[in-house]
Amino acid sequence: MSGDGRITAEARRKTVEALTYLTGFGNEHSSEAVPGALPHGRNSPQRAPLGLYAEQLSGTAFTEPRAHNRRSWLYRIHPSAAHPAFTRTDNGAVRTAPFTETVPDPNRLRWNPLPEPAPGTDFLAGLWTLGGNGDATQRTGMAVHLYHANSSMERVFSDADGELLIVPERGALLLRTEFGLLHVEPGHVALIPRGVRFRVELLDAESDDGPGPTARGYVCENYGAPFQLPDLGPIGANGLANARDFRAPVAAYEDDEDTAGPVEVVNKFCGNLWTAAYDHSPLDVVAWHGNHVPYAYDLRAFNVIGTISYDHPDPSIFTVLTSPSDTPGLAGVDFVVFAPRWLVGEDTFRPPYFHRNVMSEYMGLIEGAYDAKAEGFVPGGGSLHNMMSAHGPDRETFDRASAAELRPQKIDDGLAFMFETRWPVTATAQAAGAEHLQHAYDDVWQGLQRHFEPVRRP
Ligand SMILES: O=C(O)Cc1cc(O)ccc1O
Ligand SMILES: [Fe+2]
Repeated sequence: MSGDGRITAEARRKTVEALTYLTGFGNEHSSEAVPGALPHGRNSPQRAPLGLYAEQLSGTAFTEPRAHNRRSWLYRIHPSAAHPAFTRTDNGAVRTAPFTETVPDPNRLRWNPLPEPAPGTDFLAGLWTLGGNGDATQRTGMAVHLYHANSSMERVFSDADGELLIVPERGALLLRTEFGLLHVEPGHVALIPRGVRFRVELLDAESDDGPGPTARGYVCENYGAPFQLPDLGPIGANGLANARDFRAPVAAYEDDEDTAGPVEVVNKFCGNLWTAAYDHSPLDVVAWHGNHVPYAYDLRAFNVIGTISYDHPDPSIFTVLTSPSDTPGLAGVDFVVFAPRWLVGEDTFRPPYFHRNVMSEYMGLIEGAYDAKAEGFVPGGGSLHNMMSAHGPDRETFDRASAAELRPQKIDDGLAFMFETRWPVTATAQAAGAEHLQHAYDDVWQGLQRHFEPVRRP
């Protein structure tokens, strides 16, 4: 901490080095930053230990089936209820479903990365909505956002509209949440559950002398059922994202003396940002237990399964997390990763096939290149292939892969991902009109030669 109460870059790095985690997915975790802070045997003793306030945070309805039920009990210095009124504040570049600024577009769309943010842009100010579907007030659908930031948040944010899956592409982040701290870097993802307060601090992008390089990434805001691990079916008891590789924070709290002056708390509620000045930090949870918790996952831990005989499997085999909808097998949104893997398929066109899909696909690139696109799909950029829009390998990829000698081949030069959703994604006006929208994307499929010969040559 520096003299004015600001956290120094050095202090932040030391904090990260000392971090420990709980492991597992969907566990009934428990953690206390001060011994004895967690009550035993009950959630609401007449007086909670150490003079703390007990509070339940429900991420699912009280009555949802046990397998889906998400809630946590928090033991905090000040009750969350003790706050002044929220007032509306500028939504910045954040938009929320229903998305009605443009008409849904059947065209294939692709964007370059966001331009550089203005100095002093924190994660929230740099959150820029590309589009989405559903209706946040109905708790259905999802939004695709990008972020770019060159300044750590001093304010605290929470999203009542959905959970936030943060996918860093540039710059490591320290997420200070009500449940404790998570460190993520490009190649990791972090999930902040609905309603959980947090602050995003930048690790690489900041020195004590001022702002440094930009931190960037993608965010899937999921208005629907919380992400869960997909069922494995015939794959068996192990594989894809293994539960033990997920990290949850241990309890860590900010006490009154850690905060100099009022703390701005911004709440996203039914599409608008609301702000209030608290006289204490809402990150004041000394102990907690439950399963509605933030978590992080290193995508490189993903156990990639694919063919060892022939044909290109559907990318559902790469699902990390899925948010089920009311119809079994039909996800509100799937989070899918294209992680390093071997390709060995015999007599097989190995890159992604040409296809039209009832699902809508937003793809982003964390690093390197993607095996369906030779050019133009770049880290920090993204593509949108809406319901039934025809897409697949670009011309160069098609020509190369059709002629390639089919030796075992390791794909390890990139990390791409997909938010795949059952509803079409409608772009925001800012995304449809963005300078960084590529105008000649269709051309990547131009020049695919006719090879048809109705009469087979002898
Ligand atoms: O369009 C894409 O690149 C994503 C994708 C990848 C794949 O391997 C098969 C189908 C698919 O939609
Ligand atoms: Fe696709």
